Amino acid sequence: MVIAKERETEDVFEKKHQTLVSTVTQLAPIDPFSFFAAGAKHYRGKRFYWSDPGQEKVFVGLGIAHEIVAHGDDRFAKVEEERKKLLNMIETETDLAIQGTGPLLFGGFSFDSQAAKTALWRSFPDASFVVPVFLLTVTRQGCWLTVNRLVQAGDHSIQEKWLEKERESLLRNARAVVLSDGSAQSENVRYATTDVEPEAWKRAVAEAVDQIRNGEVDKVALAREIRVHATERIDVVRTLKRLCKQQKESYVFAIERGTDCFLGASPEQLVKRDGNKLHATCLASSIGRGKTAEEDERLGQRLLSDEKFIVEHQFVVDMIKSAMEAECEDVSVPNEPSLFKTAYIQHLYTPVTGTARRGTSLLSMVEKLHPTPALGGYPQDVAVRKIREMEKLDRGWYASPLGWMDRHGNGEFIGAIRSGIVRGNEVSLFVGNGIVADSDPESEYEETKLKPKPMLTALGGKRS
Ligand SMILES: C=C(O[C@@H]1C=C(C(=O)O)C=C[C@H]1O)C(=O)O
Repeated sequence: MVIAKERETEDVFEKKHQTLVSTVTQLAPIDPFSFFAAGAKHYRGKRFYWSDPGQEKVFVGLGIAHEIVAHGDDRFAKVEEERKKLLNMIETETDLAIQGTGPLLFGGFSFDSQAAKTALWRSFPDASFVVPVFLLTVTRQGCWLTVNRLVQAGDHSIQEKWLEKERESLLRNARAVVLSDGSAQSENVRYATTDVEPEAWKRAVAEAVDQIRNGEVDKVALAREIRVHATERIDVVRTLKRLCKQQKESYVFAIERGTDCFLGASPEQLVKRDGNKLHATCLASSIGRGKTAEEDERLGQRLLSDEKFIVEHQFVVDMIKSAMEAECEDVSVPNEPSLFKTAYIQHLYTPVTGTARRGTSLLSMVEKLHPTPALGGYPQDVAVRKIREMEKLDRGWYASPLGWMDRHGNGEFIGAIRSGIVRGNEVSLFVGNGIVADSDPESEYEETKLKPKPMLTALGGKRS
């Protein structure tokens, strides 16, 4: 049978009487968006999408074979503990060299487990990771489908038969789905956007500036919400498709929980682990793109030379560098930032690399780095407390670590910015800015207006 021929590996995890069996098969190329769409029938609320810049790795997950949920301040440690338990249950393993296949965990954390929670984020706990039932992995090398199943001792055959049928039907449906390129659709959709309490946000910025000048804190990133109301249900697949097309330098993601979907296109890598190599990114200070090449160049030069922008960026570099030095050998950081240009915004950018010491895991690095001064502030603990006090907002998973981990400890996390939570016809978008001693509330407000552009453009339709 074709499937038997395609089958390349079978990993088995034993859990008491349960076993997590993970089967990886290579497929003819398949469109990830069509696969995501084909999953709507049986897996709505349990789907995810991830692609990195340049589409080096694209993942689509459907269903939940295994879930790790954690609450409270020690959520990072709890997830790591559960992840290790899962790994220890490996009974047999035929190693497959393709990274990003097999029993991958995908999920994320909330920004601050101690912050007051609202109904907006009710479906997103402080930490949630899943091993999907079906994982589509698309890389430059090809296309793979992993099927993960938790089996009770003795009931292999029934589940396997069902899964085989389900797998065939998903692939058939995915190949039959013809999605438009997303550019011409939904032109009839109209949407209204509301800035939620902009004056209160500017007052919070002024208050933060006072506290910074008093020496209570050095930098605080303050966020605000923009509410979008559309005349019809937000089409997640088309929005994702457009984000990928329009935000090529960003990580595009969507994660469904219940009836809600958190999605966005974030340029902000938090940390990536590949073997024992760690890569982190400092991205902070923002300015728009020019309409002409000359204007774009002028704006970029201003970003590179303005004292406020440099100071704001340097907090991020200093913190990430020292966090990496605490866990890695051979930490390397360029002396000066360069420009990172996305479709509507340019940022100051400094990459940091290092070699992980023994005992340093991807999650221990995520915990150490989150939140960086780009998304939280400096010093870390004081800034998080200030955000809790000053922001009239439930950040939920906005600006939080979101990403994937494989069974070898490789993986990648981003800071989930340029994002929003979709609930039917409504989207709550979040935008933030780093506030320093020289910040001016009005210009910070103007700067934040650049940040919802990727999401608003991807939603399509017309603003009313
Ligand atoms: C907080 C956001 O962006 C962050 C803040 C930036 C800034 O203050 O200039 C720039 C990039 C991001 O690190 C956001 O987009 O919501």
